[in-house]
Amino acid sequence: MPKRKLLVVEDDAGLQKQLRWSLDGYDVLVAGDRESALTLLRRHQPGLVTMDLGLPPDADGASEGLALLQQILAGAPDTKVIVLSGNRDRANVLKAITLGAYDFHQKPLDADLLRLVIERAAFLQQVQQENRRMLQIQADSPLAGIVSRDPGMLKVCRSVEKVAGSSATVLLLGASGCGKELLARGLHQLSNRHDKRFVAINCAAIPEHLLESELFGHEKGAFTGAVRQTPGKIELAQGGTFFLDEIGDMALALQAKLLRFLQERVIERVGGRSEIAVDVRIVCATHRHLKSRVDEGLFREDLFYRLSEIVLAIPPLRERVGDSVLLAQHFKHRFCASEGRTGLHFNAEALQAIEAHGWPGNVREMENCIRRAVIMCEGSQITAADLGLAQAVPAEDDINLRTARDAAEYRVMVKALARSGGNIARAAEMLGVSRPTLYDLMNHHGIK
Ligand SMILES: Nc1ncnc2c1ncn2[C@@H]1O[C@H](COP(=O)(O)OP(=O)(O)OP(=O)(O)O)[C@@H](O)[C@H]1O
Repeated sequence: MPKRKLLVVEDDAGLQKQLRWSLDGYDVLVAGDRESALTLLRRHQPGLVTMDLGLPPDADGASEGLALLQQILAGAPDTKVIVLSGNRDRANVLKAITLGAYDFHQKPLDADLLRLVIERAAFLQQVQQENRRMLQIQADSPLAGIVSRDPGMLKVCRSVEKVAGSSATVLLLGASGCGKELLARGLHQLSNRHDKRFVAINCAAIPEHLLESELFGHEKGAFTGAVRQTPGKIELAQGGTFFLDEIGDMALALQAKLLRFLQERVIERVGGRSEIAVDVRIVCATHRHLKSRVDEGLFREDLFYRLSEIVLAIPPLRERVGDSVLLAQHFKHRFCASEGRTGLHFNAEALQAIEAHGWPGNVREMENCIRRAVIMCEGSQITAADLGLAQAVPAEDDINLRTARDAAEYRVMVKALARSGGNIARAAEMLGVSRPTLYDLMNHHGIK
């Protein structure tokens, strides 16, 4: 293993020799003044420095040493600087420590003690460097935007990393707002198609009669209003990734056409006669239980198997251990920055409420809830009331959390539906969930 580099900044030739000799376990570089020290630092980037504060031209003062210390730490904040001081230097040593020096050692040198101090510093520097490297790798990863420490969710991320390089069709299963599109985008970024387009379409958001031409495009005059030839979304994703969200909601007739595309990899625009070859990676998602849709005759079995080459099930937020508070803090930082608010934090009861809440609208509900609270809250504390969440402690007679959550969920849903006059879209918006989620919740609670 190569020796670790250590820079000795010392103008006394005798001490230079002594330090070289006692620190022979290190690759020692020696500088006699600030300029030559900076040159060696730039060239060798040593993680460890021992330094005399009295350097020429101010050998009797500390101005050169302190200035060098600041320059070292500004360029490489993890560098561990150990100040070698005389016993009259106390004030300057304190100043150096305040400026960020790691430690000090009093002359005359005690070689064993100094080696011990340097060893400790070397260990700390190595750990810090390793952490920084890990964070950098994480920040550079296309999945960096996914905040989670839940083992189930992390497993899904690892699977995305594994399958990204293949051309297999991927089906993402998970409730509304749990991050399906975010993962699909991450998968695209990790694939070798990342320099081509990622095109997404939500099958539930587009009326059935328009979806076909959205997907496959149309020729001029194909139907009333088709005034010009328009390529479809699949074609626009040529070479890239095509993300079909809420595939479970696609009508049967269109499912047949999609299956044909998956088998033959050619499309025909509506009203067109020629076949166009398209090379895209397909990623699909749904919040529905697709197998039950197959059993009910609402989803083609052959398409189901075709899409299920790789299936990744994303856990809902309520099942992710520790993630709700982690995400809440993440969104608070983000929205504080974008809204120009500083010093805002959750109080204890808000954090308890965040943990206890069921988050039926998953991460999207959380994101909306925190944005609202950051904008609306007065003072420096975000309370449970700012979040619009009930206090976490359930009543004595209602100690079961699931029952309490169900009851709270039912109450706010009824309230939102009442306030919106039965308008589902408005009620869903108030609740911070998508329409399909609200429909699912209404079914769950038997609300018609
Ligand atoms: N783990 C996460 N970390 C950070 N942000 C997240 C995470 N999961 C989701 N988000 C954010 O939450 C919002 C909803 O995520 P996304 O649109 O990917 O969910 P979805 O499952 O595709 O929803 P839907 O089924 O309703 O389309 C997005 O703004 C996304 O960036």
